[in-house]
Amino acid sequence: MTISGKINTLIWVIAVGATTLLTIFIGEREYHYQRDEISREVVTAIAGMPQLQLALYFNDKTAISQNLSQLMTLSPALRRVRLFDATGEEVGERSAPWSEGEGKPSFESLRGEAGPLQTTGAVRRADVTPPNQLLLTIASLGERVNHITRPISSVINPFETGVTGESFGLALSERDSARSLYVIGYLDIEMSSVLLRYQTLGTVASSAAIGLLVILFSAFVISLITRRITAPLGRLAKVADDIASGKMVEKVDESSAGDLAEIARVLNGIIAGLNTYKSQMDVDHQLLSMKVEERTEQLSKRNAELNKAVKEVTETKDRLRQMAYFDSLTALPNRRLFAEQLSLLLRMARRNKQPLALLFLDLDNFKRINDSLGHSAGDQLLQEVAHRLSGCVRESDVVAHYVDSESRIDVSRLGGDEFTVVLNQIDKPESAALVAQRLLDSLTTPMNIDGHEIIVTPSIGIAVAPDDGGDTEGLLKAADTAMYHAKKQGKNNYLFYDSAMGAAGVERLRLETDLRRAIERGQMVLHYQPQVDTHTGNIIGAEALMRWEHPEQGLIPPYKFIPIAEEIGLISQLGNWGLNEACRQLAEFQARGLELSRVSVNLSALQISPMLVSDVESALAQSGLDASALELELTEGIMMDGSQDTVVTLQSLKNIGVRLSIDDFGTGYSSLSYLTRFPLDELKIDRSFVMDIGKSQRNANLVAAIIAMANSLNLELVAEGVETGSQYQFLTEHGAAIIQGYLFSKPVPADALIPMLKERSFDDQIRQLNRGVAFAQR
Ligand SMILES: Nc1nc2c(ncn2[C@@H]2O[C@H](COP(=O)(O)O[C@H]3[C@@H](O)[C@H](n4cnc5c(=O)[nH]c(N)nc54)O[C@@H]3COP(=O)(O)O)[C@@H](O)[C@H]2O)c(=O)[nH]1
Repeated sequence: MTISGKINTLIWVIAVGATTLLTIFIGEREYHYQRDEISREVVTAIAGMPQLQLALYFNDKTAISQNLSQLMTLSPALRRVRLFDATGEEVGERSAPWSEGEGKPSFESLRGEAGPLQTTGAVRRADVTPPNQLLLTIASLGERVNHITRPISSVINPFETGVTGESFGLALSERDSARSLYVIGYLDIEMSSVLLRYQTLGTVASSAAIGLLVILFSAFVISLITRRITAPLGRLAKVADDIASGKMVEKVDESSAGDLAEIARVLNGIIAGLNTYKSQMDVDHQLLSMKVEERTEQLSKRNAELNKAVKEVTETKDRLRQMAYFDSLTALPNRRLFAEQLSLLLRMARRNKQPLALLFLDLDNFKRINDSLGHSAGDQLLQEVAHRLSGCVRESDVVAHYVDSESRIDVSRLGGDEFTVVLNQIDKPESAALVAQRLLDSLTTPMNIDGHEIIVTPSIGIAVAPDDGGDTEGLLKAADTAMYHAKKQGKNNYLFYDSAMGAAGVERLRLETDLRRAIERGQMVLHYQPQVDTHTGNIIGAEALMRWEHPEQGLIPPYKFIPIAEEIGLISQLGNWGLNEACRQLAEFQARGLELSRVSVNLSALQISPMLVSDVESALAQSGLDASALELELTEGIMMDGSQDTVVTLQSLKNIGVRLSIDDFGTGYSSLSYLTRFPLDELKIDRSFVMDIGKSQRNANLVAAIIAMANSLNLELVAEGVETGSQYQFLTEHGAAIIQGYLFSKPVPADALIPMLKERSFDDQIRQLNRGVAFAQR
């Protein structure tokens, strides 16, 4: 509430209170006035009623009644009038109809001490009698009743006897009759307070109305004044309220007088301070909002990036796990998962003392299908096989195949066409035979691959732990051995492992199988051994020598696998790969500007066929290599064959432009006629002769003769297997200019050859070697 409002309210309360009190006061006064007025009127009326004295003296009831009735008409507030004689005895009464029957107080209570002194004979003198006596009584219904008793004076002593009506009248008419000396009786007037107040209503109402008007007027005037006084204060209070509620407020007028101006100045100071503070706050808030927005944006960006990274990491992890543990083609567990989980299963089997069977399955003739229908068909076939194998292994066969939540290894693919089936916790080994038969039956059902109806037969080896092997490696080897024996026995078969089965033959068989897949698995590599021109110190050529990077056995040398490849009919494929790879590599070296003019590739006798020519042409065409940069090393065996086909083939090769070299010259064959029959370019002295140079003069002479023969036949000569300075000295002294051997370098991978492919890279070494020759000659 505003200050003026508060002041106005206070004034209103005071004014209304004062008016109410005043009205009550006026009402009370009017009430008493009315009562006294009636009393006075009665006194006046009595004074004007000498007949009442007569009636009293003579106790004339009728006259008394008439007089009392007359008195009752004086005021509507009169309830009753009662008349007493001088002794206080009631002699008459008149009542208003509504008060008839009401109780009446005794004369003594009405007059109290003011009553007659005695009841007989004594005269109360009017001039010493208390004039009026007031008594309040409560009538029925709680109404307050005013009793006023008045003595009635008379000129006749009421106790005087013998007074006649005439003498009484005479006394009244005498000159002094107005001086009433004796109290002849008493009159009690009863007045209703309710009616008396009713009579005052008009006066009270009008005074209340006037009071109200005065209040209204005063309130109006006062409110105008207070408003005028408090308006500046109110404005300041509102400003203070606005400040308190944080509103932006204008400066206040300081022109008011006195304290208000001081308050206004203080408020303006506060407003100025607040405005500065608020502006600062606004700027800070804006900056903060911008910062928060920026940070929120950065955070959500970071969050998104983080989520993305987490997702990518999870995906990568899943992918890596999938790649690390599952075969990408069939989605079956791969060798790694198989090995890890089998080792766990074996431990469990040992603990539970229950046998575990491992079925090793290899498809018969898969390579043939792969070669004839292509890799895509081969892949489809493997997928179908995986599907069928998984379908064959029922829950009942593998009681607990979940080693962990997602590694089910009942069927795994170890690689190529090799699969394994683990039968965990079997009741007896024979149960494995039932599953093996089921696998055979399932796989031999024809399958449709690329529109071809194909029947695949597997060979299955079964090994049972712990009897056939207690660990993964042992059990796998046993199952593998059993599988090869099954294959040997005619394929499409299963066999339990038997300790009598020879492991050596199995080893060879395994190598054969692995070799068949070595090319497609990218396990074959070529190493290069430089052939050094001792006149220039340059590498004039390099012999490509094949190596097999076996995943389990490491780097396998050619003497271990070339004969197997020849035996199992794989040499053409292998040789062809070597031919293409050597051409591709040299072409790449030359493209990079490296100093290497030719590469020599070994040919197996079994490669010599009309097909070879087109293979060579194709290798040259694909690599873009010049034919003269390719040298083919032929063994003496090829030359000795002497068939027309071989001659034609070699002639055709020569016609293309490739160089032909006779390798291992002098090893076992006596006929030298082929040297002139074939279009040869080079002759390589076998390293066995070189090694033997220092052993006997005969050997040395033989080497010298071979060199001389090559020179006379105009064949380039390469001495291979040169390991020592003395061998070098002997060879170079006798005219061998091109040296190949550990003395300069062992066969090395292509990357390692590169640093040697620069001009005169062996110059220093040769100079040193030559110095050694000169020193020896001295
Ligand atoms: N049909 C194919 N046959 C090939 C191919 N690659 C190799 N071969 C045949 O394997 C034979 C053995 O080759 P390798 O084990 O690589 O041995 C070669 C050299 O390492 C070795 N040599 C060379 N210098 C020395 C030496 O100073 N000391 C030493 N102890 N050995 C040395 O000689 C082999 C090269 O001989 P050659 O081929 O006669 O030049 C190999 O002889 C081939 O028959 C192939 O791709 N296809």
